[in-house]
Amino acid sequence: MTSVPLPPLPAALAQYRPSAAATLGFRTPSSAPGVSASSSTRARRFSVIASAREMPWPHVLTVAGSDSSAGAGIQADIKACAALGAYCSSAITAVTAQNTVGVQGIHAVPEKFVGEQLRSVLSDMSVDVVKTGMLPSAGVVKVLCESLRKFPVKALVVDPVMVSTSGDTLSGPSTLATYRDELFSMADIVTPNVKEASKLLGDVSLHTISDMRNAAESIYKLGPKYVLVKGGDMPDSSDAIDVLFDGKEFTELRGLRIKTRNTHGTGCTLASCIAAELAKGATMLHAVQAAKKFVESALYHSKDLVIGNGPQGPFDHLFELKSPSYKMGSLQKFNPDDLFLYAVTDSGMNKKWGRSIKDAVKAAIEGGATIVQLREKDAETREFLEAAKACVEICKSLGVPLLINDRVDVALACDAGGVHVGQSDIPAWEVRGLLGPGKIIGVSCKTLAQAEQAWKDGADYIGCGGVFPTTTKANNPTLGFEGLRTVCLASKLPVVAIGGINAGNAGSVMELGLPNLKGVAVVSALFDRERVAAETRNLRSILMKNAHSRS
Ligand SMILES: Cc1ncc(COP(=O)(O)OP(=O)(O)O)c(N)n1
Ligand SMILES: Cc1nc(C(=O)O)sc1CCOP(=O)(O)O
Ligand SMILES: [Mg+2]
Repeated sequence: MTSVPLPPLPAALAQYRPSAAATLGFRTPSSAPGVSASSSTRARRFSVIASAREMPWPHVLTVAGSDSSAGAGIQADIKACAALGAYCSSAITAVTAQNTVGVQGIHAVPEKFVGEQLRSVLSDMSVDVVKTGMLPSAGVVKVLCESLRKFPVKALVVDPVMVSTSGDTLSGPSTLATYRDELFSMADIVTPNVKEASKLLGDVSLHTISDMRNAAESIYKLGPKYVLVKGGDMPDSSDAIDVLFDGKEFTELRGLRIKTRNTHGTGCTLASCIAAELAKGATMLHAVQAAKKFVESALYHSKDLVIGNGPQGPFDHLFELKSPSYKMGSLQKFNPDDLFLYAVTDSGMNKKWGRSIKDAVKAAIEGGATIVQLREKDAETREFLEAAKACVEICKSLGVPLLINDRVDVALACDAGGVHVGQSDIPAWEVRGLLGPGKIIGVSCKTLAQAEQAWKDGADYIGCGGVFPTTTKANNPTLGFEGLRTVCLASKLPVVAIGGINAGNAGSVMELGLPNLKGVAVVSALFDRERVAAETRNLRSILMKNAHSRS
């Protein structure tokens, strides 16, 4: 592996990082398909086709109904895929007249013409994933199955839409039977909500997580590789728990239950996001997790929007276009590269050297810290909050995220960028519930199981240590390089190493070149020193010399 130091860019400059555009699936103008399609020369045409091959665009084909209110159906699918950087073509199975009150009419597209649309797209464009929504007749399901046999794709996502969220029936019993008999065995994932799961299984009643598990197992027997039973409609819980089953293991995925009337189209959107992530190359678990996060964030950002007079409104799939971070040029609330040089404060040390928390933070950022955590174990709450507010101002103006250690209340009160919690603090999923989807959450993890749980709980990164012995945190077990390696290899989240790291050993940590390891978090080597800015600068240059090329 080549050793190329890549200094992390401030968030505001992320728009200039070429990989950011690629991550988002955007094309540069010169490689966009059809840019020179009007050229009459064959050579020019070939160059266009060649460049399209070099830079494929993740492609989802949605086979679904049109929703005139544009909250669900193909309109939702196209918006969701676009938001996640995938191209979305469509084969329309029905045209519905609907609004925020309900469905007023359905006009099915002739089965033969659904087949024609499928042939047009599948014979020409390289489709990665097909996603299904409303399939209004058994005939349409059969046409789809035939098309997929003729034009195989990488994955099939089946959202078994049967009843609209307003309660209107969208496909009848004979369609259900064809789903079960023909389509499910071709599907990579089937995503029923509890009502649909119940219908698919002959109106069994589903009230508990254990019922959802049983339903997932029964639907799995009908042939799909994965089943996701969505628990959003289950009563009596502040969390929306979905159950994913792969034939062997059940994974419970917890999400926030956002209070809003704008939930029309959540099922279509979730399935489209799964399809988009699969088209981009994600594993199924990652795709489902990313899809849940997207829907949760979209609902959260749209909770107070008003469109229409009925009980159920649409939400904004393109909410990120409105966010301040987008306007600043970065679409991400959290850039894992920010973990490169993580400065963690300590009031005892700063007092010892006669400086305020605010001055310590300023100096660390001046020296090149890329993220800051206020870890003030002994501070009085009021004093801590005042200092935190001042640090938030400084960090916001300099484009560096500021996290608060342990104290969710302080983070909320000062509008910090996020919170870091450990295994004995408030669980990450509860922190997510309190902070909402837009904040950064870090979790300390020493084992594979803890790292897996942090990911399931919706954390953004993990802190792993102690890499070396430390006197800053009492009774902290030392994991060494092997412990760090084990966690990094298994982690689905970016990792920052912590514990006893200083200018003398930081290079050896970065040199390990471990997957997911994005940087080091340091307390005493920065703050138990006289010149914080100089120490930070020195550490940063050591890290940069030893950093492996990072993806
Ligand atoms: C980046 C980072 N990693 C780990 C920790 C430790 O958190 P925790 O285990 O909760 O211990 P305390 O810091 O609260 O003593 C951290 N703070 N930051
Ligand atoms: C706060 C903290 N957490 C650790 C963990 O292993 O999770 S080690 C640690 C203290 C790190 O301080 P220093 O850089 O001075 O060693
Ligand atoms: Mg803690």
